[in-house]
Amino acid sequence: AQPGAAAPVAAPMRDLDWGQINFLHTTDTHGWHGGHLQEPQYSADWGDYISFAEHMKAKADEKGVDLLLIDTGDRIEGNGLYDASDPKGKYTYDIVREQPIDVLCTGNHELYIEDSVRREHDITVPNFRDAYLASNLDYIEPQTGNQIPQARRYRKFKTKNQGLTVVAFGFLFDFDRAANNSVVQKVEDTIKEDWFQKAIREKPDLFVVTGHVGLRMKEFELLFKVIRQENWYTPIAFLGGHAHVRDFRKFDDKAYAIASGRYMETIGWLSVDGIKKRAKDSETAIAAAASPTFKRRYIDNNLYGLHHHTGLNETTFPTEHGRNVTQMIAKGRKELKLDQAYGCAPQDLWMNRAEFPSNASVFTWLEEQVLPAIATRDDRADVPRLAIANTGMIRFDIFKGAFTVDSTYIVSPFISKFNYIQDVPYSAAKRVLAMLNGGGPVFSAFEAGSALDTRYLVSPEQWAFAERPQVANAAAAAEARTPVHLQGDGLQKPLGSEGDGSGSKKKPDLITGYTTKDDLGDDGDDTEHEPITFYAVPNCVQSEIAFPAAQQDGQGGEEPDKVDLVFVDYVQPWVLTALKFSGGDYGTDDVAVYRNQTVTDLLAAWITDHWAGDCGAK
Ligand SMILES: O=c1ccn([C@@H]2O[C@H](COP(=O)(O)O)[C@@H](O)[C@H]2O)c(=O)[nH]1
Repeated sequence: AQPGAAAPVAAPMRDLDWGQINFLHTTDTHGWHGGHLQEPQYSADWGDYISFAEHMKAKADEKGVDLLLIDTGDRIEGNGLYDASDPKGKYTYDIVREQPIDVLCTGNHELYIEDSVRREHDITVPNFRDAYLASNLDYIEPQTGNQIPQARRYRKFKTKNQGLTVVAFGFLFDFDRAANNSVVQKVEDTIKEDWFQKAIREKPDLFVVTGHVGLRMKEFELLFKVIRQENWYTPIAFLGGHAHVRDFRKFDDKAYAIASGRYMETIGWLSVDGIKKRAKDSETAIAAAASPTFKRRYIDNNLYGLHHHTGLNETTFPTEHGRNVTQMIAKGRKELKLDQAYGCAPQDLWMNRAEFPSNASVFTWLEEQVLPAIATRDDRADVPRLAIANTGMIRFDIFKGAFTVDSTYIVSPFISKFNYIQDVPYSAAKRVLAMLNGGGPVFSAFEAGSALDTRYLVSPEQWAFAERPQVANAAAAAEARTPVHLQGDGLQKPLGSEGDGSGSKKKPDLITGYTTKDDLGDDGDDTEHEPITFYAVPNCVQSEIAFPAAQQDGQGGEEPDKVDLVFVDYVQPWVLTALKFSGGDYGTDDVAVYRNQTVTDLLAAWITDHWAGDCGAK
C-alpha cells in the first residue's frame, strides 16, 4: 500500500476455506491498481495483491491443492493511474502484467474506443499470451481489415498440483457499443460455433467460465444451460463481473458463480472441493457420484486482512516482487501528478448513500450547481435550455477535502462531450426527462439488455440492485422523489467518518462496509461490517438554465417557447427516441456539438473556479 494510508481498524474476520481448486478473482478494477488512498479498508494495491498471491500459491503447494488467478475485465478507465497518462494506460498495462493471471478476459470498457481496443490487442493479449481468452470477441486488424479472434477462444489445461483437467472460457456480455475495430458476437450465436461445441465435449474435470457478465444476466444462464446439457455431472465455476457488486449465484448443486465487486475494493475467493477426476474420456459413474462443494469469500482489499489470511505481518508479508510493483505505482502516480489538487471539496457528496435530492447527493450538486455553469457557451448563453446528464456518468463519491487530478477521473472518466439540438419546442423538450426516468411506456417496449434499455443510464451498481424485487422500479421512484433505500449491500465509506445519518445504533467494533447477501446467505464478506443504506437515484438529472426569471411575487417565470436541448452525448440515443414520442421528430443530423471540451475537463474547471483552496495544506 502507498505510504500514508492509515492502518485499517481491527475487525472481526471470517477465514478462507480451501478446496481442491481455489480462485483469487478481481474484476472491474478500472485502473484502481494503486488502491484507495482515501479509504483504508480498500487501500492495498496491486503490489500487495502480488505479494498475497505469491504467499497463497505457496500455501496451495503445501496443501497439494491448486490456486488460479482470474480477472474478468474492465481493467481500464476510472482512475488517474490509467486515464491521466498520454497515451492512456502508459503505467497500468505494465503494472497489471506483473501479476501472473491464469485466465483473463475483456470488459466493455476495453472496447468503448478504438485506441483501447488496439492497446488491448497489442499490449495485454501478448502480455498474458494463452491466459487471455476471447470467446466471443474479434479484432479488426488495421493493416488488413481482417476480422480475427482478439485472443484464443478457450483454453484446456491441467492444474499443477491436483492434475485436474480444466476447460476455461472468457466471455463478454452482448455489448453493442463496441468501437468499430472490434466485433462482439452475441453469446446465443457463439454457442452454435463449431469450436464451442467441440470445447464443451472436451470432458474436463471442471469447466471454468470467466466473463465480463453480471451473474444475473441472461448470458451466463444460457452458457450454464448449454454446458450442462452436454455435461450432466461436471462442476462448473463461473467468475463474472460488470455489475460492480459482490454476488454468488447457484445454478445447480454443481454450478455456482461469483462476482467480486469493483475498483480493487474486493478480492474474490472461490474454492471448489469434492471434484472427482474423470476416468479417461467418459461421463462415468464416478463423475455422477461427485458432489462438489463451492465456497466463497469477498476479501476486503486491505493489508490487515491480507496479513490475516496469510498468517503474516508487516515485515514478513511484502515480497520483493510485490514491493517493486508498489514502487512502480508510486512512481507512476508521482509522474502523473495525481495528488495535485484542483480544489477542496467542502463536504462529502454521495452517489447512493444519500437520498436524491438532498444536500449530500452528488446528483443534486450536479443538477443545481455544476450543470448550470458548464452547460453554457458564449454565443447561446441567453438561450433558455435544458441540460441532461445520466447519473451513470458519475462513477464515485466525492470526499470532503482535496479534489485532485486523480479525483477527476475517479468521479467521471468518460470522454463524453455536450451535444445539443437547438430550438426544440419546449412542449416536447420538457417531456424528455420523465421518459428517460421510466415514466410512461416509451422505453419499456425495448427488451432488457437492448441498446435502449434505460438501465444503461445508471451506474451498474444501481441496475444490479434494481434487479432485486424490492427496488424493481427504483429509478422511477427516485424521480418521483420517493426515497428508495435498501439496508445492507453497502458501498464504500471512509474509515473514521461519522454515522450514515440513519441514526442506527452501531456495534462499537464494526465499521461500515459491505454486508453482502447472496445465494449462500450473508456470511460471504471476510470482514463483518455495519451495513450502509443504498438510495436509488434517477436515470438522468436535468437543469433548467437561462429560463425567464421568476416574477417578483414569487410566481414561476413564463415557460419559453423553444429551448436548446443540451445533453451528454452518451444519452443521445435515448434523447432522440424520447423526443420522437413527445412530438419532436429529430435525428442525428439535427444534433451538433455544444461544447468542445469533455464533460470531465469542464468538471475539473468548475472545481478550480468554485472550490479554490488547498484544504489548509502547509
Ligand atoms: O460513455 C459512457 C460509458 C458508460 N457510462 C455509464 O457506465 C455504465 C457502464 O459501466 P460499466 O462499468 O462500465 O460497464 C453505463 O451503464 C453508463 O451508465 C456513461 O455514463 N458514459
